[in-house]
Amino acid sequence: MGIHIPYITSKASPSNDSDGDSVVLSNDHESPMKSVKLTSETHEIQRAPASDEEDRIQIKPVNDEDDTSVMITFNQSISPFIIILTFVASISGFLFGYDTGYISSALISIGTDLDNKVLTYGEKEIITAATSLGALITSIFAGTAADIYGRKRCLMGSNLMFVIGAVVQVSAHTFWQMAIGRLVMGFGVGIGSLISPLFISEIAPKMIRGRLTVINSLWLTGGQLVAYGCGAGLNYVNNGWRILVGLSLVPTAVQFTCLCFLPDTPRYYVMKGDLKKASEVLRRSYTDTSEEIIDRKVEELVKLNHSIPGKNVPERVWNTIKELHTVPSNLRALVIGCGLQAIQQFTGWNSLMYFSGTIFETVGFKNSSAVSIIVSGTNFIFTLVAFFCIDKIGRRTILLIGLPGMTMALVVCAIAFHYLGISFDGTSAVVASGFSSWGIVIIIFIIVFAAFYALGIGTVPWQQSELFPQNVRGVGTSYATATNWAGSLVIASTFLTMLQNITPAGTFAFFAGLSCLSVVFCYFCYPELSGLELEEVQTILKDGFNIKASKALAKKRKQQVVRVQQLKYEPTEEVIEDI
Ligand SMILES: O[C@H]1[C@H](O)[C@@H](O)[C@H](O)[C@@H](O)[C@H]1O
Repeated sequence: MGIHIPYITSKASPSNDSDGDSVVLSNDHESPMKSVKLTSETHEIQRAPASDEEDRIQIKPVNDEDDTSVMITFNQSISPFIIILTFVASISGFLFGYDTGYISSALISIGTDLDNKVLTYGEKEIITAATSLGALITSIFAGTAADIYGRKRCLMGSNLMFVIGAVVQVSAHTFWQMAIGRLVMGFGVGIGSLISPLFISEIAPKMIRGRLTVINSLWLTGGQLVAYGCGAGLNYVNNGWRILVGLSLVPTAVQFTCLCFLPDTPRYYVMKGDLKKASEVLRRSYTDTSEEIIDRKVEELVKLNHSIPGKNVPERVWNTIKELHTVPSNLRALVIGCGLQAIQQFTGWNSLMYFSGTIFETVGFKNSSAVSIIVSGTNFIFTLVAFFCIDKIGRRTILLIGLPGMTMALVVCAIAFHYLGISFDGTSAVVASGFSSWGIVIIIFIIVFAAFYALGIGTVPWQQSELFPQNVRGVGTSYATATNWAGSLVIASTFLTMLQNITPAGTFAFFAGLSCLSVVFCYFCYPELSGLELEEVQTILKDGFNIKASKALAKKRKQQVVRVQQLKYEPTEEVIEDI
C-alpha cells in the first residue's frame, strides 16, 4: 500500500481557552516536518505557539463539517468522477451563457420575421428581459426546491424548461410568442445558474472548490462566446436566428442524458436519509480514501443535517429564512453575496452582452458581430485568468484590481461617446460624426472593460456558496442569485431607454459612478476568503467584516497548504505509523 496521509483535521490544537472550543492559529516559523505531528487519536496539526500577537487569530468552529471535508480533501488528487460531475453540472453554465448570449445577434437577424415588422427598442428590451425575468422567478425558489427534490432533479427540470422555451421560440412568428419562449427558457436559466455552482461546491474537494466553481463561469462565458460565434455565422442565413435558438437543444440533451446516469450530491442523500447512497458517491469521489473516513464523513453530514431546524418542510424553510436574517454572520454573508451580485449587474456588463451588436452598429461598425466576438472572447479569456488567480492571488485582490480598472474604462467610454454625438429615432441610432476614431476608442475600452470585469466581479460573486453555512446555504444563495437576475432584468429592460433618454455618454458615466462606489463597498466589506475553511468564513463574519483578520488568516492557510503538500511527499515516521 502506498504511503499517504489519510486525513488531517484543520483544527489547530486548542490553546488555553476556557471553553475548549476556540482555537488559536498562529504562524509557525519552524520547518513543517518539525511542526506537524500526527497521532492516531487526535489527527490534529500541532502548531507552535504564536509568537507575534498581531498574527493571532481566534477561530471558533461553527460546525464539524469542515473538519471532515478537510480530512477528506487533504492529500487527495481530484478523481475522474469529480471531474465528470463538475463538467456535467457546468453544462448549465454553458446554457446560461449561450441562452443569454445569442439574443444579441438574434435581435439583429430577426429583421421583420416577427409580426412582419422591425422590432422597436421597447420590444427588443422585452424579448431580452423576458429571460432575466424567468430566471429571477425560478432562482427565488430553486434553493429550497434543491433541498426538497434534489440538485440533480432540479437540473433535469431546468433541461425541460430549456427544451420547451427553445421550441416555442423556434416556431415563433409573433413578438409575444417569442417573448414567452424566452421567459420559459429563463425559468431553466434561473434554476441552472443557482444549482450548478451549488452542486459543484458540494462535490468539490475543499482545496480546489474555488477553481472548480470557476469552471462553471468558464463554461458560462464560453457559452456566450459560442453564441456570438454562431450568431455571426448565421447572421446572413435566412431564419438563421431560429437555428441559433435550436442549437441550444444540443447541450440540454447532453446534460439530461448524462444526469440520468449520475448521482446527486452526498449531502442531498444525507438530507433524504439515504446514507448508503451518500457513502457510495463519496467512495467514487475519493478513491484514495479509506472506508473509515468515508463513514466519518457521512456521520458528519448527518450531524450537520440535524442542525437544520423544523419538523416539516415549510417550518424548516421559515426557520432557515429567520436564521438567515437574525444570525449576524449570516446577515453579513447576505450583504456580501447580494452586494456582489448587484454590483456585477449594475455596473453594466450585461448591457454590452445583450446589446453589443446594437451598440457597435451605432458607433458605425458594419461587422458588429465580429466585434462582439472579440468582447465575449475577452470575457472568456480573462475568466480563465481568474481561474488561475482566484485561489492564489485571492478573491478580494482580484476584485480590487478589476473594479477600478472597469471604472477607468467606463469613464473613457463615456467621454468618447460624448464626442461621437449620437441621436435616436425610436428604432435606430444616428451618429452625428459618422464613423470616427472615437468609435475605435469606444471599442478598445469596451474590451478593456470586459477584461477587468471578467477578472473580478464577473467571476467572484458565483463563489457565493462559501459565504453561507450549510443550514442556510440554499436560501442564502437563492437571495444572491435572485439579486443577480433582478439586476440583469433592470439593466436589460432599461438600457436602450437609458441610451435614448440620458445619452450613451450619460449611461456609461452612470455605470462608472456605480463602479466607483463598488470599489468602496468591496474595500470595506469583502474579506479575503481564499483558502479559508467554511467555518472560518463564519467566524470572520461573526462580529464585523474583519478584513484585516481575513487577510492574515488567508495567508496562513496558504502557508499551511504548502506545508501539508511537502508533508505529502516526505512523510515522517509518525505519519507512516499513523497508517
Ligand atoms: O458571471 C456571469 C458572466 O460574467 C456573464 O458574462 C454575464 O453575462 C453574467 O450576467 C454573469 O453572471
